[in-house]
Amino acid sequence: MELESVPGVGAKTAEALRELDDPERALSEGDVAALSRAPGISEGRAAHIARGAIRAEHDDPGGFAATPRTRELYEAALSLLQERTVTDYGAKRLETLYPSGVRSRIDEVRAFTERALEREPTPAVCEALSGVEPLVEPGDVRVRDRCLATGDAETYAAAQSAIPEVSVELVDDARQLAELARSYATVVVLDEAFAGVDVEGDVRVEPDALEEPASVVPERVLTFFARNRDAVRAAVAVHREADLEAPCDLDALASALDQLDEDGSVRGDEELDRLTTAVDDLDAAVSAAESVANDHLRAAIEERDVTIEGTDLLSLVERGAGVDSLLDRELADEYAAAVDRARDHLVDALQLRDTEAMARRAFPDEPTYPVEHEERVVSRLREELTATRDRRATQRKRAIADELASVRGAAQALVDAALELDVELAVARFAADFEATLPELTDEPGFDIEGGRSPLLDVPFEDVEPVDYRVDGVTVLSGVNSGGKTSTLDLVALVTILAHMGLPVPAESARVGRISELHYHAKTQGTLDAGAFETTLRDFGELVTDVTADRPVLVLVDELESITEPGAAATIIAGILESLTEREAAGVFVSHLAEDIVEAADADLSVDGIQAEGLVDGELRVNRSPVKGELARSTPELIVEKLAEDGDGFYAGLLEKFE
Ligand SMILES: Nc1ncnc2c1ncn2[C@@H]1O[C@H](COP(=O)(O)OP(=O)(O)OP(=O)(O)O)[C@@H](O)[C@H]1O
Repeated sequence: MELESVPGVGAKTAEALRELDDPERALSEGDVAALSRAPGISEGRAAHIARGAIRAEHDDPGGFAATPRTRELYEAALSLLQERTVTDYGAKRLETLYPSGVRSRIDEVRAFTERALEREPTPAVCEALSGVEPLVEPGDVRVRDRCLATGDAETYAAAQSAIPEVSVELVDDARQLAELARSYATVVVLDEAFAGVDVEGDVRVEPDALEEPASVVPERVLTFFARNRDAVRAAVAVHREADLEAPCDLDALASALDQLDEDGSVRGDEELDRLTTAVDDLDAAVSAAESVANDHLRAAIEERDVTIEGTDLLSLVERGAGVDSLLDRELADEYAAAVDRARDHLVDALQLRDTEAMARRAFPDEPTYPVEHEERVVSRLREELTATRDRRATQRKRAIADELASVRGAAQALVDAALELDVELAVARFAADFEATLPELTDEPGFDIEGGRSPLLDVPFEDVEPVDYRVDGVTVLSGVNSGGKTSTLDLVALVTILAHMGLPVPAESARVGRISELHYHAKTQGTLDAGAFETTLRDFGELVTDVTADRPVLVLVDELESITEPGAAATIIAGILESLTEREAAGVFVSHLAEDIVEAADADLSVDGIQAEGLVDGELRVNRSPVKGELARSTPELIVEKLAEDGDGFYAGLLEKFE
């Protein structure tokens, strides 16, 4: 599929879409999630583009929603579905569903709907879905302690585009390489030619590095997963709760994710935690160890009576020897015990292993009081521990990055499937909430709705009375005031729109004749001036003459008489109805002038009626299902009838005039 041939895709959008792995597939499948991964394409825009692509794919000329009222009802239907999604993505994705007159498109969505109707939207799945969102590509990863080096201009350019996270440097010889090794902790050389060159520092010759970017920058995949960790976890939960088939081992993915912190660092590794704590607590542990030794030594000294020969004392004083010598001579064992305690404390507190011997040297054998650590040894210990910690972190990062890099595609598929499930569940919930069923879509004009209940009425859905209504050609719908004529047109329009979207309709059962356009004209408020009236008449003129067998339409019109005076209106409506009948179109014209219209028409017109079954406590009791071929009696007539029943001759006479 040529990208620019899709309606709504210009040169700039096409360029953005080319950044995707397989833009043609994303377009032809209407994959909003994939399309919105293109730079600068929002989900709303992606839905618009997908709609264009779907239309192109199915040769759909569009134009189904031919009037503002039809578009309003499409939007109302869409909102009912969108309210039932959990994710924003799901709501946008639903916008790719639109009413179409092309059977292949309708059938495609019907297949999706059939799948959707088997789904069960349990609270646990919905809860898990609330954490799912499309994965984002962290574009800002920068790694400064590593660089790539090459002597070849082409490799240089390839490296820059393959691994943009690190600097790429041009090197001609070993001297330049050595310079780089002094500036960076690690230099990855891309040219085989440098193999064997002896340079101090962490210099690796890896000619294949560009093929495995994760080995050079494990941060790439780690940041990706860290940034998207919650969404992937939620997608894992969705798969578990909904029992979806997973593209990878969910437990392995979950445990790899558990090892990542939000910032992409490694967690949950005991050895790394031990080393990190040792570095952090080193100073505190050293001074605590000193205190342990000194407390012990002080207590030992306090308990001891030191006896010293006079000559010895003299000799010590003459030599200028301090108390240390006395300590050495008289309290050597106590000192050794105190230092041992300090050493043990340090090793235990920091849980040292490889560096234990070094740590023990932090407290000297030569007696001093107070006992003091050797700063030089502690510094070396710090360096050693820090280096071991960093090595361990890098090693763990690499290992987790390797593990995650291999499931990156699967994670994407996992999230996409979860988001797609949200769309299916919205349809399932819509069907459950409104007791909707998939309609039969035929090539006969008209419709046959049984037990239709409009979710758009101003009464709670459970109070909506079911309506049965069948129309095969063109008919006038009469009815008592507030009997539900407009509501019936709304129901017919909604059912027709949903059926052409490939979705279930709120009815026990329904047959809908496939059409290319739905013309629903709502009631206009007040009489139109001459200009507006002429425009309306022209619209109907065009509509009537454009109807052909290969472009079938359904026309729904609510009280066209409101646009002009009653006499003229009846004549005009009669003329439109006759023309539509001749062209075998289907239509329902709601009117209070049914009798006048029939009279004005040359052909036989059918009239249906929403009948009042009587007055109960001054309130009309209405049969909401139009009765075929019966003109509805008016409300005034019913009231006169009621008064006549009460026995007054005047009303009986009046009633006769109605008949
Ligand atoms: N199927 C139904 N179930 C329950 N209530 C309904 C149903 N249809 C209509 N109603 C109620 O009747 C009210 C009037 O309906 P509607 O406006 O469709 O009547 P109408 O015949 O077009 O009125 P008008 O004579 O003013 O043109 C609605 O607002 C709704 O409250």
